[in-house]
Amino acid sequence: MITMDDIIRDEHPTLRTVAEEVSFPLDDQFKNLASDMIEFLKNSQDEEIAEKYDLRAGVGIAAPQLNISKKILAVHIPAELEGSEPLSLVMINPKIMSHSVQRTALQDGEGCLSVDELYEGFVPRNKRITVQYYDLDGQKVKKRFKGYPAIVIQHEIDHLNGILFYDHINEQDPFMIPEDMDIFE
Ligand SMILES: Cc1nc(NNC(=O)[C@H](CC2CCCC2)CN(O)CO)c(F)c(N2CCN3CCOC[C@@H]3C2)n1
Ligand code: NI
Repeated sequence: MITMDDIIRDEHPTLRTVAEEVSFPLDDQFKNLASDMIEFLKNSQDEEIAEKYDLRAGVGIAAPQLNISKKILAVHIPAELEGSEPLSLVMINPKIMSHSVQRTALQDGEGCLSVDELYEGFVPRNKRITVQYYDLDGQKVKKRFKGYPAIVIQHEIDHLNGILFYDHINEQDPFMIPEDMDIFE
């Protein structure tokens, strides 16, 4: 199982590297990695397991955080958060094809399992995104996301491009709210 010891931290060069596309047919090592990533997120959200293995809670994780520089990410958002149904998926070679002009930011800012320091401030994200990606069977998927899931997915896709959340925080005024941005409560 994945634990915090497997997660590399800021300053590790892999976190600032553009990850490689994955080729199909997907070999077993990546299928196993994908299920390990989802399992980690579920474990991290289970109070007992998280306590037992000292896991920081997460709703998303990207392969580069495990020092695997490949374009693979996993998201596992429980129902109560995402608003309606839970969202649990693995994206391979994801690409944001289009996005809204309107932006949004989480009211409490963002954190990252690979960043131990706290960086306060709003992280502007596109409010709506259309993502093209491949699923574990190699099927091409094109899906629209908005609000909370869209924020999580953008945080993870950033990791595949060597970008960390605090790169987006306005240094002059971390809590500034540009005209085209609202706050996601
Ligand atoms: C918002 C939030 N971020 C948590 N952690 N950070 C992460 O997930 C990082 C990725 C998120 C940071 C902002 C957007 C994406 C991990 N990242 O570094 C991966 O690249 C949480 F844990 C969390 N929740 C709410 C849901 N709750 C359900 C019950 O269990 C506890 C859980 C706590 N919400
Ligand atoms: Ni992160």
